[in-house]
Amino acid sequence: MISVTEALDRLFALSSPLPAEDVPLIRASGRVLAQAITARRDQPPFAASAMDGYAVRGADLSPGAVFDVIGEAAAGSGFTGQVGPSQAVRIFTGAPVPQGADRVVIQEDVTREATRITVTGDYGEGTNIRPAGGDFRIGDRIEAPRLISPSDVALMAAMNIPQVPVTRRPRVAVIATGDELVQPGETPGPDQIVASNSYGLQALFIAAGAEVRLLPIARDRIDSLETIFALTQDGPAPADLIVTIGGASVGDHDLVARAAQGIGMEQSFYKVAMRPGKPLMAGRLGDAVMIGLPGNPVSAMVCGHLFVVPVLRHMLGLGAAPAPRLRGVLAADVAANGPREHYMRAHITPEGILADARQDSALLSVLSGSGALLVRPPHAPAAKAGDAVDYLPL
Ligand SMILES: Nc1nc2c(c(=O)[nH]1)N[C@H]1C(S)=C(S)[C@@H](COP(=O)(O)OP(=O)(O)OC[C@H]3O[C@@H](n4cnc5c(N)ncnc54)[C@H](O)[C@@H]3O)O[C@H]1N2
Ligand code: MOO
Repeated sequence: MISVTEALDRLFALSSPLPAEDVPLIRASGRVLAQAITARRDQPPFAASAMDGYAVRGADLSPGAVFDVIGEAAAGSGFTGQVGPSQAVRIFTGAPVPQGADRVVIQEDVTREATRITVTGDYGEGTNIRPAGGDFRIGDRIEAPRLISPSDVALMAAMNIPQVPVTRRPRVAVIATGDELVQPGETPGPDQIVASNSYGLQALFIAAGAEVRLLPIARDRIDSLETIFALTQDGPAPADLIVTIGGASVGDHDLVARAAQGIGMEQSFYKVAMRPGKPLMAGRLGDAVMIGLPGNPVSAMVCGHLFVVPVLRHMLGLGAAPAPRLRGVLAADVAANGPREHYMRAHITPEGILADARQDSALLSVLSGSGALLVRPPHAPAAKAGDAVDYLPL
């Protein structure tokens, strides 16, 4: 059995960043920027008023000073003349500051009669002017790689970037396996259950930026598995990553590795020193990476967080890094750990991280109620409330 770190390294060696494609700006949020973007303009492109008021020469400004209002500057239509001594231009937020003016007095600090204003308020020190290029200048860059946020989209729009180069989404084929499974909504037979982790994993992978195809359930027969595997390489968009669920252990009906090897899968590893998730398997099948997850629902989801999501991030160009861990303190004592790294379903409480009393890898209700996976290293001695520990937020 290899360690979690070793397994992850081998998965990163099997996978590589996908090519870039251009998408319209309105589709860019949540995608990964593949190449740096450079601003195509200065913002603001001119010195702009930050307030509604009057543009004047700062040198003329004093309490009680009087100005003649000679014109108006609005956002979208500036004043073309020059502001001279004791002259003011009515100005609105976002309008270009006219030539000659270097201050804007807000309208609350003046009184106006016809075309005259008198400074009556405490107009302060600020110019109320945003300098040209104060936000960004032509050539300023948004560096790649970067997960594009809604704020980034606003910035790109202001930079006048209508098309954005992003990494292609990884195409993931998810295959649930087992004679006992039916799809949600169907009526299970007496010995059957409803497929669950395939749906949880699909949601997890979509949230990580993948395009996911949930394939039909493969039955516990070599020919059924082969038929479903063939679908992953179908059509113009073959899968970059094939994720199977179940059939990974040592039972008579655990046929996934055998079926995959029969159609050319080159195995990289099988079995990882972790709990849950020991019978994890990975390899290459044609151009695709294949990850065989254990069937126990919690094991499959934990391996999805620990292995599949980092592989997806690697494919997206976000680097080869494990799922981020945080440091916390134990809310209650925990027992010594065995030889496998244990990812305990746990709760984040005001007192610290609290391992759930029930750690069976079949219990989705416990996983769903957990906010974290408490990480217990191999052979960790018993630990006390208040001890520092690593955990993965879920
Ligand atoms: N003799 C041994 N038995 C087992 C070992 C072992 O080392 N020696 N390992 C155990 C561990 S650990 C795990 S994890 C499981 C993994 O088994 P498989 O990957 O072969 O999974 P299955 O047998 O197909 O299923 C296990 C369990 O999960 C249910 N399942 C499967 N797929 C789904 C799905 N898509 N949605 C919901 N539930 C699913 C399945 O019905 C079984 O109950 O092996 C242990 N055994
Ligand atoms: O590794 Mo199994 O995943 O412990 O339940």
